[in-house]
Amino acid sequence: MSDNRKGNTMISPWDAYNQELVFHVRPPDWKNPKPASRYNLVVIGAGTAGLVCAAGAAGLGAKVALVERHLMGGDCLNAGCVPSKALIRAARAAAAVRDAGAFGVHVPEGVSIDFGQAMERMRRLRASIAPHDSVRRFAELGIDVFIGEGRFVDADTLAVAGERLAFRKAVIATGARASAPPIEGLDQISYLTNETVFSLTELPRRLAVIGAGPIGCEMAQAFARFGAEVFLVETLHGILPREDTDASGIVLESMLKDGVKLLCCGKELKLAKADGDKIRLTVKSHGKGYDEVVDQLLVAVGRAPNVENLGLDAAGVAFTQKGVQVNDRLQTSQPNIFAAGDICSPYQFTHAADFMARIVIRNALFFGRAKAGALTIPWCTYTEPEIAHVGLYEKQTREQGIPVETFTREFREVDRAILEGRTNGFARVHVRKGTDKIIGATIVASNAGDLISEITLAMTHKLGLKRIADAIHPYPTQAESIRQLGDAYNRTRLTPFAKSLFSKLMVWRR
Ligand SMILES: Cc1cc2nc3c(=O)[nH]c(=O)nc-3n(C[C@H](O)[C@H](O)[C@H](O)COP(=O)(O)OP(=O)(O)OC[C@H]3O[C@@H](n4cnc5c(N)ncnc54)[C@H](O)[C@@H]3O)c2cc1C
Ligand SMILES: NC(=O)c1ccc[n+]([C@@H]2O[C@H](COP(=O)([O-])OP(=O)(O)OC[C@H]3O[C@@H](n4cnc5c(N)ncnc54)[C@H](O)[C@@H]3O)[C@@H](O)[C@H]2O)c1
Repeated sequence: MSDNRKGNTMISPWDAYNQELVFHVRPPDWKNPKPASRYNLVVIGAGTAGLVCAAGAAGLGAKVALVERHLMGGDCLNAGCVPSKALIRAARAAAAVRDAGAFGVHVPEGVSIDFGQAMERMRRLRASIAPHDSVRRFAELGIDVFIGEGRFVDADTLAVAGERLAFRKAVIATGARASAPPIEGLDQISYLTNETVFSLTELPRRLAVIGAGPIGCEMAQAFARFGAEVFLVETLHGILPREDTDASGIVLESMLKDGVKLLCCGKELKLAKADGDKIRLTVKSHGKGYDEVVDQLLVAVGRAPNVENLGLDAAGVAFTQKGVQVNDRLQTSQPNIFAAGDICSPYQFTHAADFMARIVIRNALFFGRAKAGALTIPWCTYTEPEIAHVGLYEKQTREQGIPVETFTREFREVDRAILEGRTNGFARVHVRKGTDKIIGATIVASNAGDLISEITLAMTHKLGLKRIADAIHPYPTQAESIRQLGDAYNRTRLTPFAKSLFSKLMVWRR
């Protein structure tokens, strides 16, 4: 881990909750087992991809070794999904109190937000989830757990902590870390990444966030809701550049309301040390120059794959700066070595790592022919409102020459959303023109991450919009919007000829 970052490590502060976390994911008294003569599967990296591979393979009777150099659970548990979502929940509570007046709930003056307590809650919850990914749990599953850095000696052997593990098959699941962009002055200052931001115990009064992707947006909004003055710097226009622009526009509006100052189309970004351990940030955004001194800076401009010191050359595994190269069966250039998760995928999500791992188990241990390309992978950014997406964006359908028809249901037309005061959002589905086959969907709603699963299920099992229209959804729910998209599709099937025929039939039957 680089020293050039504020805070110590992701396991600071050393309080009872972080001690409990470490007790589970890197027990200080752990003794590596004596290696078996040969393993069916050696797994390098105990993040989501590695844990799922190891547990799945061991459950099927394979002799498995799992090698982790830092903390079991990887990014998701320790420095990703889990701590970020705990923090976002606390920030939502703060915003709910702020907005309570709109519901006739008058909160007395003098309400304060205890950031330290919100972080402590996060550490407590993270520690409570940790047993699931713990060294002991995996050892009890019959897996040989090795704490240490794994390095290939050749295509059949991995070295770890002074031992050699001989294997028939191996899977590289070493994940990714925050990348450090070539920003002038970045190497001169201390800055936060996802590995250190969750170690904060005091709210920075002024925070700069570089990068308006999922990490930048989720954290910028949460910290603004806690009361920090947040500057969000982005090279491109707007936020979440991959998303449907109508969708990201709604989230941006909400973030601006929370007080986030967006400096997009950022140019000539420079960083320097300022007095009192602070950071000076200068940038041009939309032609205007900004010169701000901030207490902390969070860098969130994408991920760099953990390919270093792995002995990939010795094993004959091809890789680039984007990660380990795999075919659709997740096999590397060395046929008995596979890869799964962030190390080899553009879909850097926990659930994607999980399902890639399942593919590896089938293909590595059972001569399976499962393909990663066949997965339908949804994703969600947990801002308020959330943006969830599955399948193709409209822009991609144009690029690929797929003719589509788009149906959108605005939440201002959905009773439950009106009653909840959550009308800023929509559910949008693209179907292949002339059919009800769903090609892609975007949902913007407070609970979009939950709502998208209905569309994912439909796409996975090839159920069209017409079938969704046939399913009764409880009233009043926001999920009704998805059924209403089905109704909208059905209305397009009623041609003027069919309509006039029905009218005549009705007149005759009166
Ligand atoms: C702030 C943040 C928030 C996120 N939020 C979400 C979210 O809400 N939902 C979502 O789906 N995804 C989210 N993600 C992404 C998600 O965390 C990753 O996609 C997921 O953790 C990838 O799992 P993995 O197993 O591929 O890699 P990792 O979790 O990175 O695990 C890799 C493991 O390999 C170990 N390792 C590396 N090299 C070696 C070696 N040589 N020897 C031994 N061990 C090694 C590492 O120490 C690490 O434990 C978030 C990420 C971040 C940073
Ligand atoms: N809710 C979720 O599922 C979730 C949450 C957080 C992270 N993640 C995963 O982690 C990955 C990494 O997230 P991320 O937000 O770090 O990366 P990202 O690549 O998704 O976004 C980075 C952003 O930084 C901008 N950028 C790049 N260089 C810049 C520079 N020099 N100055 C200013 N802006 C710059 C890019 O234009 C982009 O908008 C995501 O792609 C996602 O797969 C998922």
